[in-house]
Amino acid sequence: MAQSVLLTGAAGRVGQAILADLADEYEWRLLDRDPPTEELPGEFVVADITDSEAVREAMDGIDAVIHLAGDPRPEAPWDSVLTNNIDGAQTVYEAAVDAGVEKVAFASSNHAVGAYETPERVPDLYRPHDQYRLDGSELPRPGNLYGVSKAAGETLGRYYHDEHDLSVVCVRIGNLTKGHPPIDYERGQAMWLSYRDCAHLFDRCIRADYGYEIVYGISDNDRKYYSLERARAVLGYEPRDNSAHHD
Ligand SMILES: NC(=O)C1=CN([C@@H]2O[C@H](COP(=O)(O)OP(=O)(O)OC[C@H]3O[C@@H](n4cnc5c(N)ncnc54)[C@H](O)[C@@H]3O)[C@@H](O)[C@H]2O)C=CC1
Ligand SMILES: O=C1O[C@H](COP(=O)(O)O)[C@@H](O)[C@H](O)[C@H]1O
Repeated sequence: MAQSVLLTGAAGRVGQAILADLADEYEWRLLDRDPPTEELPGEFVVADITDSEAVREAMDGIDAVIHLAGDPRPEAPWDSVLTNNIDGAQTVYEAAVDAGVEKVAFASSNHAVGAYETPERVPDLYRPHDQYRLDGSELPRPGNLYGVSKAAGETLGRYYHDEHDLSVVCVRIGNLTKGHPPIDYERGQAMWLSYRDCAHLFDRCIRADYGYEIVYGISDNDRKYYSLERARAVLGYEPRDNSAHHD
């Protein structure tokens, strides 16, 4: 029988990339505070992730959660990331534990480590010859409050794994862009995540076995400065795209 998966933030871009390829793979329960504008697979719950009662109800019978809902803006103000990203993530992890959910994949971000991109390192960092790599074992180093909120979501995941045995994978997503890598944007090309690699990566997050992990969510770009080794080894991630293969 197919696993039951709760997808928060289902109406957004990452949610759409996941559902485009995985609609038939799982029993989906989709949650977003905005109702869908098109037909989506599965049951749709209109709720805010900070509403603990609603989130608790949405967890009923769920095997795994992909938690995407939140404010995705790198320039988002503190009150928004505190509510939507930090409080929201805590509400989701807590409800997952209470409902006996096995695993949570958390949408973290490149901005949790954005301050490693120092003036001495860029722009060479974004170019194929540069050998510098972040591999997920480094400390968070956010360059904005949005990044701080993502680092907090990762730490909450660590807590819920250590104290409650929840399996948690934090995916530091790069730059999801549909169809082609960002144009005239070296940073975006270094961390491009294609739609099909995004779907495949979250599919692996649902199927693989792990305890607590931090991985990078990018395609296999020649320009990359994020290692894909952990995602390959632990999740079995096999990206098919590379921003260098586009003009
Ligand atoms: N798109 C990208 O390249 C990247 C995205 N991410 C993360 O992935 C996640 C999804 O991002 P996108 O799909 O790009 O954003 P999006 O804005 O397209 O989708 C986010 C969805 O979450 C919903 N949402 C926001 N706050 C909510 C709340 N309090 N309760 C219920 N629903 C809420 C919104 O209505 C929206 O449909 C975010 O957590 C973002 O930080 C991380 C790195 C890169
Ligand atoms: O976390 C995110 O990162 C991507 C890439 O960041 P950018 O500052 O290079 O644009 C961003 O596009 C996305 O909206 C955000 O959620």
